[in-house]
Parts: sequence; structure tokens; C-alpha cells
Amino acid sequence: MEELIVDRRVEDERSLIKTPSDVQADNQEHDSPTSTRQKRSVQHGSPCFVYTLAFFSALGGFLFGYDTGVVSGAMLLLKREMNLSSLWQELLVSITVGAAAISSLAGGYLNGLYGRRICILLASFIFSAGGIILSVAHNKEVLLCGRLTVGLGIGIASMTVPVYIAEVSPSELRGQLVTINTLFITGGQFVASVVDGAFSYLPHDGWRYMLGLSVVPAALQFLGFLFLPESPRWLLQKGDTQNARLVLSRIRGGVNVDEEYESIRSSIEEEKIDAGEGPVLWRILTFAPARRALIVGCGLQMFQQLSGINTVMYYSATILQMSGVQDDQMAIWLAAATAFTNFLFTLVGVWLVERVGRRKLTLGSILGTAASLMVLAAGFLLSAQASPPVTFHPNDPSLHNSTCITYGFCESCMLNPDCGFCYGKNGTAVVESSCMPVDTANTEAAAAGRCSNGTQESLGVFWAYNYCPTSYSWIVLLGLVLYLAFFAPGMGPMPWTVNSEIYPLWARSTGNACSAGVNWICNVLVSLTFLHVAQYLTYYGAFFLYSGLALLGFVFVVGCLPETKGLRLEEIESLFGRQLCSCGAGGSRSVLYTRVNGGNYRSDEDVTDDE
Ligand SMILES: O[C@H]1[C@H](O)[C@@H](O)[C@H](O)[C@@H](O)[C@H]1O
Repeated sequence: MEELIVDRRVEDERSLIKTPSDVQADNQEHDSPTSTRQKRSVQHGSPCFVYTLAFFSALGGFLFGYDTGVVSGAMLLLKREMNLSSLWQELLVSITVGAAAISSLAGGYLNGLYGRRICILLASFIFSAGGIILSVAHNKEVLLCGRLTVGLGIGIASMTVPVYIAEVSPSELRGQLVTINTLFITGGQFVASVVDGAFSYLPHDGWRYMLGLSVVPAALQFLGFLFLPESPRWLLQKGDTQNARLVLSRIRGGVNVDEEYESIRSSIEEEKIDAGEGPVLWRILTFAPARRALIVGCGLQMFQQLSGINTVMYYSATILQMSGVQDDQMAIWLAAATAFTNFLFTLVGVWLVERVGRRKLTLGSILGTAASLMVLAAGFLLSAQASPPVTFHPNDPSLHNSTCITYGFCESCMLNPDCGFCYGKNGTAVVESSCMPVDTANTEAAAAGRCSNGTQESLGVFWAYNYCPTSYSWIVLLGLVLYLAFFAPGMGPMPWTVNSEIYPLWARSTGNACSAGVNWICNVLVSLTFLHVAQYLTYYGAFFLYSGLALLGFVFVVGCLPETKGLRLEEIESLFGRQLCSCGAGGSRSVLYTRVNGGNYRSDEDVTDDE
């Protein structure tokens, strides 16, 4: 037992500081009735109801994944049927993410005011409306309106669902259940890619089914939530003590919830002291523990997106084409395989999160992500160095003004979005290659010459847009698989999971709104800048850059992310009581404040006298 140090940290408030492991040990030793009760509640079937709640809420995650994933396949058909310019294509893709960024920020306010349940009902209603608008759209303006609507739904769902699941879950299942939401996101992306593949064979209106099908899970969620309860923590915060106790007992399978109820209630009472006056965001910024939590939450979301997940996913079809897949339909199905890999490894995260904890999982994941990005970059670098030269200059007068014919190598040709590489093969060697302008209506073919009908294997003519034929494609493919295997269990789900648990109740809606907003803003930034970054730095430069950013993220996580596994939501806030860059340090240096009757005690370990 180490010595007890008294330290006044927060006025009118006393805390006992312990390491998280001490607290977990204490929980086991001294709170054994609680743990037994929780375990008992697990056996008494409460998880059944909690799983039902998690399932219906995570449909929000499914819709997030489906609606962000389905658009790439739908766009292939839409651009032909509606004759969309590349500006309109970009608009239709990015308006959803932009709207999600705005509505996730607004979602914080709505959550605080109307509660989690109303927000989830609102999001599923908006999803249904968006799906209907998209499926009946008869022009691009209506499509834009539908994509905007869907984005509003995604933003609200993305910040509300993890909070709701975290608040209704018992602490020993919380990590796993919130991570299931990300499993549903990646599941939604996978289902979207399968639906894209299936309806891409329809000559007309295939996109209506692709975009409209989201109404089914949205309506299911809406109906489900008409019967599901509000978060007991939100009810208690609003002073609805009777309903809060009823809901808590219902969620815990009817067992005695006195202790859990009391602990939430007393923590809300004490939070009133922390919370101070003024708008919530201001109070977060001026109250050190909440401010630190916000920095950690936003930082994690930022590094998730800066690690380039959406670029890698989006670019996977091209990566696979580089590996020799020439057939477009085949590329669509292989992109579905990529989405499936992402889903599968997120499942590994669900399995690991309560076993190894959030911190170790995130650390291992981000380090592996950085290493895989280097493998990807090395593959691109070798391909660029071995880039085939342009050997054939067609004598077509219509090409004289084109910049494409000025390039000497495939690498520089393919980095210009207006050009593509047209070539023949002699065994595995590239022959008679030229850089040609791309058909603006259909990037799968050149605007003129041999490749104006795209790749025609039977004629020995190949068209490469966005990539170059290379024998190093296996390294790139290896990098892609490693990337997903490392990213999906940790960096994919942990930013959402950790954010759902690190804020005190008074700051939870706003904290999650801000961090989700950061996620969406960085998502837009990375996807909109990727092509420009690739043009300036080349592909390998871009992936080396993402790798460097992931390494920075690693340093951030080492310094700042404390372990929250097994702790009650009410206990987690105190992990942020110390200077930020030590709160993530090993168990012995992490501190936990336990409030005791208005006192502010602090100890390194093993303090059990909660009075
Ligand atoms: O956690 C999710 C998940 O990793 C998805 O695959 C990705 O598309 C999202 O941007 C991310 O927030």
C-alpha cells in the first residue's frame, strides 16, 4: 500500500485517485456484491434485452455504412442515365458527408434537449424519407436533395447511437456492444457493395433499387424504437427519476438496480458542481477533465480519418485492377470482398475489445495500420519506378491540343485525371503504349483511338485509367489486406467506442457531437484532397503521408488514451483528472478520482475507504 496524498483539485469536491487497475481490482474485491449482481443480471437474461436495444440502435450504424457505401456503384449507372458531369458526381457523393458533418454537430443539441430515443427516431425517419426521395428521383436536383436528406440522418445517427448503447449497457458488455455499432457500419458497407454488384446488371433504374433499399432497415428501426425505452441516464438527468428507475430495472432484467441507480444519481448530483454555468461547449472547454476528454475524443476521430480508411476503401477497386483484374464486373465483386474483409476484421475487434481493452487494441491497430500503409506506399513506389514508357504516338490531329500526348511514362499519364494509358501486351511485357485523353462520359474508355471501346482482351488492347500495368501489384494487394486486418479491429471502431464513454453525462451529447463532427469533416477533407495530393506527391507519396499521420496518431494514443475497460461510465470521467499527456501512461501512472462525500483525496493505489 502506497502513501495517501491529499490534494485539492476541484473546489468543493474530493476525490480518491487510484490506478484504473486498482479500481478494477477494488471493484472486484470491494464491490463484489455489485459485480455479482451484474453477473447475476447477465445470467437472468438482461443481456437479451440489451442486445435487442443494441441491435435496433445499431441499425443506425448499418444505414450509415449502407448509404455512404452504396453511392459508388449507383454512380456508375447514374452518370450514364442522367448524363452527370464530374462536378455533379462529386456533389452527389460529398453532399451526404458534408450534411452528416453539420447534422452530427446539431445532434448534440437535440440529444441534450429531446433525448437519445427521439433522436434515433428522428434519424430513422429522415433515413426513410431520404431513401424514398432517392428512389423516385426523376432529375439530378431531386437526387441531390435525397442525398442531402440521407446525410442529415447519418450525422444524427453516428453521434447518438454509440451514446445510447453505452448508456444502456452494463459496464462489462459496454465496449463490445458499442463496437457492434461499427460492425454494423462495415456490415452496411459490405451489403451496399453486394447490392451494387447485383443491380449493376440491370440496364435501367438499377440505381433506384440501390439507393431506395435503405428504406427497409430505416423503417424497421423506426418501428422498433416506438417500443424501446429512453436511456435511463438521460431520464435521470432530466429529473424523471421514476421512469429512470423503471427503465433501468427493465433493461437489467428486473433484478435489483438500487446500487446502479444510486451511483448514477449521485454522480449526476456531483456533476452539477463540475458543470458550472453557460453553454455546454464553453463549460467543457473551461473544465479541465472534460476538455481533456474532448481532445482525446476528437484526436482519435481525426486520426481515424487521417489514416486514409475511406481512400483505401474507395481506391480498392483500382488497387485490384492493378493486380490484373481487367473485367469491370469482376472489380465490383472484388471491391465487395474488400468491404467484407473490413467487416470480418471489425468482428475481431468486437471479440478483442473486452479482452485486451481499448488502449492496447487501438495502439496495436494504429501501429499495424502505419506499417501496412508503408507496404502499400512501397508497392506504389516500385510500380512507379518500373512504370512503362510511352512508345506509340498516334497520328490523330484531334489529339494535338491534348496534354496527354506530352507524357513520356505511364506514371505521369495516369496521375492526370484527364488521361489514361492504352497498351498492348507481348507475354507480360507492355508494348505499343500511348497516353490518351479519357472519354469524359465514361472513364472506362479513351476519347479516341484503339481504346475508345475500353479494354478488349480479344483484340489485345488494354485501357488503364488511374493505374499502370505493373508486376509489383502483389505488394500493393498485400498492403491492402494488411491495412484492413490492422485498421478494422481497432482504429475503425475504437474512436466511436471510446467517445461514447469518456465524457461526463452533462458533456456527453456535446462531446460526441463535436468528435463525430471532426470525423466527418476530416472524412470530407481526406476524400476531396486525395486526388490532388496524389497529383502533387504521387500515389506512393500520398500513402507515405497517411502512414506518417498514422504514426503521429500512435504517439497521441500512447500519451493520451487511458484504459476505460470494465469501469462504470460514472468512474471514467476521473481518468482525465491529470495532465493530458500522462493520462494514457501505464496502469501505475494513470489516476482515477473517486468522489467521496465532498472530499478530494488522492492516492496512488489501493484506497478503499470511500467516505
Ligand atoms: O469506423 C468507421 C469504419 O471504419 C468505416 O469503414 C469507415 O468508412 C468510417 O469512416 C469509419 O468511421
